[in-house]
Amino acid sequence: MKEDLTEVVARDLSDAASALEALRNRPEMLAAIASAGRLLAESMDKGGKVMSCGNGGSLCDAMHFAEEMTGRYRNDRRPYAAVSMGDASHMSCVGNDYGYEQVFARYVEGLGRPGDVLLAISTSGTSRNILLAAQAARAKGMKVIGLTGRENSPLAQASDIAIVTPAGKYADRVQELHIKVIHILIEITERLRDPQNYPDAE
Ligand SMILES: O=C(CO)[C@@H](O)[C@H](O)[C@H](O)[C@H](O)COP(=O)(O)O
Ligand SMILES: [Zn+2]
Repeated sequence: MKEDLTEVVARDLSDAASALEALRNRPEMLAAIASAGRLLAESMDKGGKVMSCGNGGSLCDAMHFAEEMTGRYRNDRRPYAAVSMGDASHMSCVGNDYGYEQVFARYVEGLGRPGDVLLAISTSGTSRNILLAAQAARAKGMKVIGLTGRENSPLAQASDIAIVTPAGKYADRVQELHIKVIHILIEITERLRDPQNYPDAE
């Protein structure tokens, strides 16, 4: 008997909706996301920048985040200072010569300045290159926003602000919540820095 694929689709959408609702019902996480957005806006107001990193799908999320900061999100506005650490030539040089663990830490050591922010994304919260980037950022006097799917993971513990989305069995569900969080972070940054784009706000 053939599987009803529309059932597969419906089940997955329901599961995703439940995960979003679970995040919505965690007041401490809503507060953490709001604080992280405020940190980003305040850093940029003072001339700081945000650097973002992740592996695999989370690197795509880190790039998505940075391009909507430098480029645009919903409406026209000035560009914001953001850079994702996904440059292939840097990754291949540092991966080859210093080891993959160092690819993001070395980027942070080269470009990070006190007052900048690192957005470190890891669904497991255990990827060594992300943890070393967080350490390098703190050593530079940067603040670390950790976006992960595991409470008490090494990344959550190494972050100034830990945003922990509900953990599903697989990384994909965590990543779906992460992209939601990323869009909210950008919206909060815009609301604080360019409120004219949000005429509905008080
Ligand atoms: O996108 C996915 C899974 O949805 C994968 O590419 C995933 O990002 C990779 O396995 C990563 O290496 C996982 O690393 P992390 O999120 O645990 O730090
Ligand atoms: Zn987007």
